[in-house]
Amino acid sequence: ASVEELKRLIDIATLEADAYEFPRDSRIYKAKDEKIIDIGFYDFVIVGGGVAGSVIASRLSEIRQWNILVLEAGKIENSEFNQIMGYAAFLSLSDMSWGFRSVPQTTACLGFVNQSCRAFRARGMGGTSLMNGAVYERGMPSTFDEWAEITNDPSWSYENILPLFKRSEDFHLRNPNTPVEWNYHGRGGLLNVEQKIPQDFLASLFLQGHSELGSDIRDYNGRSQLGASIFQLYTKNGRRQNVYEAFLQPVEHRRPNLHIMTESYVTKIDIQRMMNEATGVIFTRHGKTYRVKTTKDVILTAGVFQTPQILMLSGIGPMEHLQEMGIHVIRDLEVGSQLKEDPLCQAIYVTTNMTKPVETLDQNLRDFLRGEGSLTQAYSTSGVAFQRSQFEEKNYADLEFIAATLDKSDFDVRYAGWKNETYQAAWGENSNAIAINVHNVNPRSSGTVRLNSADPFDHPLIDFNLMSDSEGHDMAVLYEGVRRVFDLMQTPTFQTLNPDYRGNPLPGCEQHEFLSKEYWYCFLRHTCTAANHVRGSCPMGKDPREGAIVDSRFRVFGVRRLIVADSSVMPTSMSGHPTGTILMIAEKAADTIKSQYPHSHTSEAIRSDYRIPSRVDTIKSGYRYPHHHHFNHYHHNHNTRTY
Ligand SMILES: Cc1cc2nc3c(=O)[nH]c(=O)nc-3n(C[C@H](O)[C@H](O)[C@H](O)COP(=O)(O)OP(=O)(O)OC[C@H]3O[C@@H](n4cnc5c(N)ncnc54)[C@H](O)[C@@H]3O)c2cc1C
Repeated sequence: ASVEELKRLIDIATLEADAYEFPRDSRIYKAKDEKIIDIGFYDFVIVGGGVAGSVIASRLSEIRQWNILVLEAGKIENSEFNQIMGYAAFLSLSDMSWGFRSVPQTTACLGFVNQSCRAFRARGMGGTSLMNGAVYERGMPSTFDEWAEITNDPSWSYENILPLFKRSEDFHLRNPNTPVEWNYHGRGGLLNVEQKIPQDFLASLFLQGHSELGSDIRDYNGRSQLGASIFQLYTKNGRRQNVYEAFLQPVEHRRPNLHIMTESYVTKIDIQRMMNEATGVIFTRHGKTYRVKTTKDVILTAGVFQTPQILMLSGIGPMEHLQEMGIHVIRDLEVGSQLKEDPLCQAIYVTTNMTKPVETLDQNLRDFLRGEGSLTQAYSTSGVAFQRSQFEEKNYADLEFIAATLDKSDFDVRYAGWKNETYQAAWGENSNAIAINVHNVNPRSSGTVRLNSADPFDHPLIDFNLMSDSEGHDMAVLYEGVRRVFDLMQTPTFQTLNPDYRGNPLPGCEQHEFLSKEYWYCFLRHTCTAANHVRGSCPMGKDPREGAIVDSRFRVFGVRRLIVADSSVMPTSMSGHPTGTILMIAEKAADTIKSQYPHSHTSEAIRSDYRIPSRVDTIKSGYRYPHHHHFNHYHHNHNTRTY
């Protein structure tokens, strides 16, 4: 596109974001007709075409004998606007966004409207990679050795999963000033990983300041995460590359065994009670209700909130809660009981004498078209540092710091859901400011996902319960993080900027001496919100009596032919941004499934029972399955038999 065309797209998206109203439920998917239409069998049905769902669909459909159906509630999104990382935040306030918010909180998000934290998730093929920050990070290697212990399955050790990380990756060193540990990176994988160029001024300062504090400058995806770095991003030539584009789009037209059905909302898993076996799913699409059956597995990849929601709607969840909702209990499992999220404080602004380069939108867009510049990274972020607080007993990072150049903006207030008075006070008299975000990436607190009712079109109830652990550990870590921001400001490098904190006392914290420890504790409870790194709602483990929902091979305890393989299964934090790890989880799930079913196996049931779920006129003789279609591309076509 031209600069002018991009400017037009930006105008439209800005207007849309301004007018965005958070949906209260998912009733847009409710069917007028509840009579169930059977559409026959697939080998595998994948529920949710997000990050994990796209990878699993890509890998399983490599086996031509298997036919795969992906049911995705959203659409195929292909606006060029979505590729401009600098506008990522606007996508959270668009039709692509599920619009979830937490229930009112008592320990965090106090400075946000209704004391509610945003719980952004995207719908559409590619899932939340359609709108996220595209930071590529894998976490601390020792995390995965711990996962091997938790699951009693050595195949999860770092040594064993490193090849899976590498398999997905096509790493390109764009910024030669940054260290790379090549042994840890993959080349030729489906996902492009790169760095923003050119390195901006703040990132250089940030790295310099951290090295003055004794930090290593390193490749955080190498042998250790601890140290300062610049972000690795899964963009391609500076543009967003969502996981559907990376993993499925290049292959789908060659795979008649793969069907992607968009605008399809799964409401329930069919479970055969005598056998305790998942046999298919129920979904709605364009006002009608359908059933599809599986000859092998139902694979849930509907994300950290909706995977547990679907399980609970199907009778798999905490018994008391399901009974309260009037749902027949099939398996009493602690689904949704260990929701993990990282608290993130973005409100520490520091005034500097830094001369920010004068940038015009036209110039930025011309740079973007060349694959460079400030619009190629989300949220105006620069450097990143992972550190270990004094409270971290193992060798994990529990603090992440991110530098950002920010201006005060009405959009930020709407995006994050700030109470205006909190936002104004946090900015105070700061000007020409930078922000150093403090992020606790290994918190002890956990929250819950529960049903609001037995109605599948209600939003789930999300309670992050951030910074609520009884020992006050998470608060202590965050407070140490605040102190370290001020230590960074004391380094010779940052002193050249003449940094000065000019925030005003926050409403609700005036009773504490300004900038005392008690004040900062209050400040953190008001300004920390959810980092969008949610995980662990259906954790993997050895024993369901200890809260595990799936075993190390992704199978739900006590229900046959049912798999969960997305961010929900992460049993602990991996210290940071989760997508890299979710891609690995999905690669491992596909490998595990492939090892469980002989590849040459074809089910007779498919041949006899399989009904054509698409346009009849596209079937040519000799095709066992209809040619691949995106169902949303042709549902307007009336003279053919569609459903
Ligand atoms: C604003 C934001 C910024 C982020 N930035 C980063 C970052 O920079 N780096 C990083 O690593 N992570 C980031 N994340 C987190 C990351 O995007 C998610 O952790 C990741 O996408 C989760 O993958 P998933 O496969 O579990 O779920 P998703 O990618 O969310 O996919 C779930 C899919 O299931 C579909 N679905 C849900 N319910 C149903 C249903 N009932 N029927 C049919 N389909 C359904 C959804 O529409 C969606 O497409 C960010 C998240 C947000 C919100």
